[in-house]
Amino acid sequence: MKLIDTKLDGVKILEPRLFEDARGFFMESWNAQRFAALGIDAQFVQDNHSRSVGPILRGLHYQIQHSQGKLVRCTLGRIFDVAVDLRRSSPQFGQWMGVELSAENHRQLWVPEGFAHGFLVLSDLAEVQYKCTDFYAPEHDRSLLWNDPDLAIDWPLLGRTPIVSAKDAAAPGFHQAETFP
Ligand SMILES: Cc1cn([C@H]2C[C@H](O)[C@@H](COP(=O)(O)OP(=O)(O)O[C@H]3O[C@H](C)C(=O)[C@H](O)[C@H]3O)O2)c(=O)[nH]c1=O
Repeated sequence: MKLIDTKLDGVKILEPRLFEDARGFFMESWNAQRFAALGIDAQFVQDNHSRSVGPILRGLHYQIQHSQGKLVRCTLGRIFDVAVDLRRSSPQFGQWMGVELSAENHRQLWVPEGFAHGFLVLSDLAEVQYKCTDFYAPEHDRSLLWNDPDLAIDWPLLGRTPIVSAKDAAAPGFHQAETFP
């Protein structure tokens, strides 16, 4: 398992060890001991799986209470996965990072509590699985506008207009959104 730092403190890219043979491959997608040894001491309580068809953009989402740490991977297709630091106490408050996760690169993104998360599908079809450190709490679910000019996230749109949910299209911008202490 290789750990790659990102420009956001705490947000990590993980490259699991792949065991390839004539049958295909095997990899451990999560191992508490190995991840703890890498400094990721997360207790996951919920596993999510979403499938997206077309240039879908899901997010940016977070829970203002019961904030969820997320370990994200793409098991079909390709996505551009994004995290935004929403912790007012952080020197990187309001900063974002993005990385391509795909079924080909097997990369994972660890997004700690206190961050908004979202992704843009880069392939015709994508399936994303992610473990969460707290349960879904709809009353605490919050959105952040994916194309807020103050965030200025450089989504690889390649001229396409992403398809977003009505909830995401109506999300508040960074300066209107609820944030963490
Ligand atoms: C997140 C979630 C949703 N739902 C139900 C609620 C809705 O009826 C339906 C679709 O929910 P939503 O439109 O919020 O799904 P996404 O747009 O994929 O939301 C996710 O998008 C970004 C990428 C995230 O990081 C979050 O985990 C999550 O908010 O699933 C549940 O039952 N449990 C859940 O944990």
